[in-house]
Formats: sequence, C-alpha cells, structure tokens
Amino acid sequence: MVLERRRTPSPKLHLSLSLSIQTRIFKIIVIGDSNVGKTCLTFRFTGGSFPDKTEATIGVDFREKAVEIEGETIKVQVWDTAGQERFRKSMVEHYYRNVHAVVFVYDVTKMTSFRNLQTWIEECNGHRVSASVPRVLVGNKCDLVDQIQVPSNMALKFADSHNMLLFETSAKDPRESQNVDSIFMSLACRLKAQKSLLYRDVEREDGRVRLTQETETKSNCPC
Ligand SMILES: Nc1nc2c(ncn2[C@@H]2O[C@H](COP(=O)(O)OP(=O)(O)OP(=O)(O)O)[C@@H](O)[C@H]2O)c(=O)[nH]1
Ligand SMILES: [Mg+2]
Repeated sequence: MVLERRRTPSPKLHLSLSLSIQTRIFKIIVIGDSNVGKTCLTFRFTGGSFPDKTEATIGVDFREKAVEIEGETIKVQVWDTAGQERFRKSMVEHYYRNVHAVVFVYDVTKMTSFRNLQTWIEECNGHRVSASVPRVLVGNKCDLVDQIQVPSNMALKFADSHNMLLFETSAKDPRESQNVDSIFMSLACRLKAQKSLLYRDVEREDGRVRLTQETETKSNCPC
C-alpha cells in the first residue's frame, strides 16, 4: 500500500509569506460639530446605508472599507470623531497623528456648524497637519431642502479660500450615496498619487501591527 505524503508548508515559510503581505491603509479623519452627520456619512460610505439611530460618538469609531484603485486594493480607514468637546478631548492627539486626509463636515441647515469650521481648521493646523494632507469640505443634510441656511456660493467661497473641494450631499438620501462615496474615493485617488504613504506590516510573529513609512510610486489615477 502506498501512502501519499502531502506536503504542507513549513511554519518558517508560512511566516515569511505572511510578512510579505502589505496592505496600504489611508487614514481619513472626519471632523466637525456634533450632530452634523459625521457618523451617518461614514456609515453610508463603509456600510452602504443610513443608520436607523445614532448616538453621539464618544472618542472615535473606526470604520474600514477596502476599495480597488487601478488594480490595487487599498484600505480606507475612516476615523469618525466625536464632535462634543467632552467626548473628544482625550483623543485629539490620536486623531491627527499620521493622518492622510481630513474631511470637514457642516450641516447645511445649521449656520453655526458652518461658522465653526474655522475653529476646526485651526485645531487641525495646530496639530502640525502638513499642507500636503488633502482636505475636503462636506455640507451634509441637503435632503432638508426647506431648511437650508448655508448657501452654496458661501460654502464654495470658503472652500476655495482654504484650497478644499466642496461636496454638498446627504447621508440620508439613498440617491446621494454615490456622491458620498466620491468624497472618500476622490481622497483615496489623490492619496494614491502621492508619495510617502503608510503601509501596514502585518507581523504575525508577535501579533503586533506595526506602521512603517514607505515610498510609493506614482499612479495614473483618473480622479
Ligand atoms: N435629514 C438628515 N438627517 C441626517 C443626515 N445625516 C445625519 N442626520 C441626522 O443627524 C443626527 C446626527 O447624526 P450623527 O451622524 O450622529 O452626527 P455626528 O456628527 O456623528 O455627531 P457626534 O457624534 O455627536 O459628533 C441624527 O439624528 C441623524 O439621523 C442627513 O443627511 N439628512
Ligand atoms: Mg458621531
């Protein structure tokens, strides 16, 4: 009787294979007043739906979505931050550390949330976020057409003066879901085209995840 001997990879080979797997992660933080819809926007992008119920975010909620850009799978890691001061103050340093892109959100039906953008931008600048880190402006809750307080031209002027793209959208309206996706996808495309982005080295040997700085080649992303 002949017994077939199956070849299984040695633990050593297995380890070196897993070490070679590197997934590029883009860290995008979402900032703005409480209640403007940051959680709903990030939920819409990563989960494809509008949450039935939300509560004020405490600290930060992480949501991740794998996207494919020009054949490369990239993880977009969205940091849904807390708008309320008492729920964010111990976390602020973590929000801005190694951030790749910033999404500033205001509520189109609430002028104060638009006026407060200046404070959010100052906080961001105060945490040594480089000028090369892309930033976009999002006016949310556009479905509430009868309650709009922030005119588009005012928002556009503000966005232009801060070198940001403006998206006016609604996390709630399913017809706007592509527009919500394009907020994050346009950033991911821009980031892919930049150099010096983070890679994640998955170190299974000791179970730790280490972030290292790498240099990336150019891309021809159409965004
Ligand atoms: N009509 C409408 N309501 C929205 C929209 N997005 C969010 N909301 C509502 O606005 C409220 C606040 O939404 P959240 O996403 O929790 O707000 P947030 O910015 O995360 O608030 P904090 O976590 O406290 O910073 C909730 O009642 C949502 O249902 C939208 O696009 N349209
Ligand atoms: Mg929230």
